[in-house]
Amino acid sequence: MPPPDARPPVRHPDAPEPGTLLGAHYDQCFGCGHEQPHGLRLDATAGEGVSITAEFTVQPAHQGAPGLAHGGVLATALDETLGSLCWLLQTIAVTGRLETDFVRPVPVGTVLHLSARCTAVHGRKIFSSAVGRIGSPDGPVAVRADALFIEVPVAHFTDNGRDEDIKAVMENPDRMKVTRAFEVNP
Ligand SMILES: CCCCCCCCCC(=O)SCCNC(=O)CCNC(=O)[C@H](O)C(C)(C)COP(=O)(O)OP(=O)(O)OC[C@H]1O[C@@H](n2cnc3c(N)ncnc32)[C@H](O)[C@@H]1OP(=O)(O)O
Repeated sequence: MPPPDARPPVRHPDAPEPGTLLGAHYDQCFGCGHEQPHGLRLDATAGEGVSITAEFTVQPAHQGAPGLAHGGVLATALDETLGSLCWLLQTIAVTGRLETDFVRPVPVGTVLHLSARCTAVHGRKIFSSAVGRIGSPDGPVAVRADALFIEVPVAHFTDNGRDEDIKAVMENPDRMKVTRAFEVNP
């Protein structure tokens, strides 16, 4: 829960307009990357205020039980949608805590409609919530999450990421869209 002196989130003046399809923040991302063959290829769209909507279709590669999505994959979808709020805050942050409720089983072939909103900011801490619905934006709730993201410097990635992947992005910054969008030098 945000502390009492947390402030409401503020949409950054340079945030993408509501309705903008955000695209992958990194082409190898398991959540959104289009070069990641078994990933979720989640498509997120900027909403009003500090909110996001997103969709992904559960593929056979995402199964846990026969014909049903793996819970970790669903948590990834929530994590990725919540992380996409960074586009609207124009902040680089990572997931510190992700609390997930699995409400309904999600069959393979389902289009999961996700929505996320930032609820509060306190220093480096970003509080947010998300929900995933089956079949349509008004469909039955399948998953919910509350999250705490922590703002980090670019060094979080350059100091900790595997060298060959960091090098590949430095050689071609277009592989990582946020390096252009936020004008940071990887
Ligand atoms: C536009 C871009 C789109 C991006 C989409 C990406 C979606 C996917 C996002 C991810 O999955 S990111 C990958 C998964 N996450 C990680 O790998 C993070 C691993 N953890 C860390 O690197 C560090 O633990 C972390 C950076 C989160 C925090 O370490 P720090 O040393 O920077 O901070 P510190 O430990 O001093 O904590 C700062 C504050 O946050 C609080 N905090 C940190 N982790 C917490 C936690 N887990 N639960 C509750 N509070 C936490 C901590 O108590 C403290 O509160 P106070 O300021 O009030 O003292």
